[in-house]
Amino acid sequence: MALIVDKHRPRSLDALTYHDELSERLRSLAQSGDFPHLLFYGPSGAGKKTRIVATLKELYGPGVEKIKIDARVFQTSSNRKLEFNIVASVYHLEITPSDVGNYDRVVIQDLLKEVAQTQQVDQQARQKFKVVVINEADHLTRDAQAALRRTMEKYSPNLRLILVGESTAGIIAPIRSRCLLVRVARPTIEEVKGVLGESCKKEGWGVQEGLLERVARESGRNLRKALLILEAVYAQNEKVTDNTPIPPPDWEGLIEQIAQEIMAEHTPARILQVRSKLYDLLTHCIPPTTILKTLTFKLMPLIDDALKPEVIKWSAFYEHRIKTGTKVIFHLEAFVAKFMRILEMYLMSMDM
Ligand SMILES: Nc1ncnc2c1ncn2[C@@H]1O[C@H](COP(=O)(O)OP(=O)(O)OP(=O)(O)O)[C@@H](O)[C@H]1O
Repeated sequence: MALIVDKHRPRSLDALTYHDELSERLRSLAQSGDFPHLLFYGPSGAGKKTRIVATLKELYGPGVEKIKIDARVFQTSSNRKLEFNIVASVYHLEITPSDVGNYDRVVIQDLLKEVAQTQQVDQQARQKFKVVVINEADHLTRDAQAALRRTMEKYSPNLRLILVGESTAGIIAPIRSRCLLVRVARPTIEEVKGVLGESCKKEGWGVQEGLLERVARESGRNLRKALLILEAVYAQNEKVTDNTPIPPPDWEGLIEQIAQEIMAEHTPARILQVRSKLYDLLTHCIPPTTILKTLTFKLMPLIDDALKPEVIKWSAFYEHRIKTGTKVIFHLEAFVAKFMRILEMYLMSMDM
């Protein structure tokens, strides 16, 4: 089942809501016959990606939406093999070079050269050039940026770049100056509410103004987050009203659950169960110190005041261990075990 963030994503410049002037500007660029390199920047969930795809569609037509994922292997100078995924239609490619960390230069250099040297496969293509979308461009290493700059100087006719990042700060001046800068600001609360309202109508959910207002604010004007929260509200409640509580973002919910489980039972078996959840959080890239702090925070209201200083002391202790050590999961688990022991001792002393 598709989520509404995907299902309701506008697929053309016409369908884009908010930042109308920007949509118009992108349209005239796409129709101008003189399409420049672009640098899209703005916060997460502001709608950069959506606008880029809509612009590509204006350039090439619906064929850009037929994408496949290409697994490629690149070779470093020390003969290391780099596996790398490319998302591509016949007209464009999308890459995230930061996936290969410090080897991003290899990908940039080899791939762009290859693209620049090949003609459009589709003889009927509306544009002679191919577009390469580069995600997280603001995280490219200096080496990769230098390679990118050389490519821009050398191969312009067959290649246009669309760089995407949160800000322009990490991008070297010679690249910035070769791009047209496109700022995609966060939508306003009203604009977020507008998008949420449209989604509600499409799903037949009815529009609860107060709820949409709260979701928009909770999301920090991140549209993706807002749509995910909205969908979670409807998934978790039979009947939704203006006062239905908004669920915490998933990972915090999971930590809340861990806190409850730790309180309910103090056994090695429980530590093991908790461990697998902690592991889950780590594999979802939640920073270990955030996990530890959030867990401590969630445990606080559940314990007696007398225990709090002790728990906080151990939390700080294991936070330090996490920062200096390697086996993160081990230290998180150790904190859980320590907490259980503190609690057990306390409960026993109460019984006496
Ligand atoms: N103009 C718009 N009108 C309605 N919905 C939109 C619009 N732009 C984006 N959205 C919705 O918001 C979601 C997030 O947008 P998008 O993925 O384009 O953000 P982004 O800025 O590229 O985020 P990130 O930098 O985190 O990848 C999309 O899935 C889409 O459903």
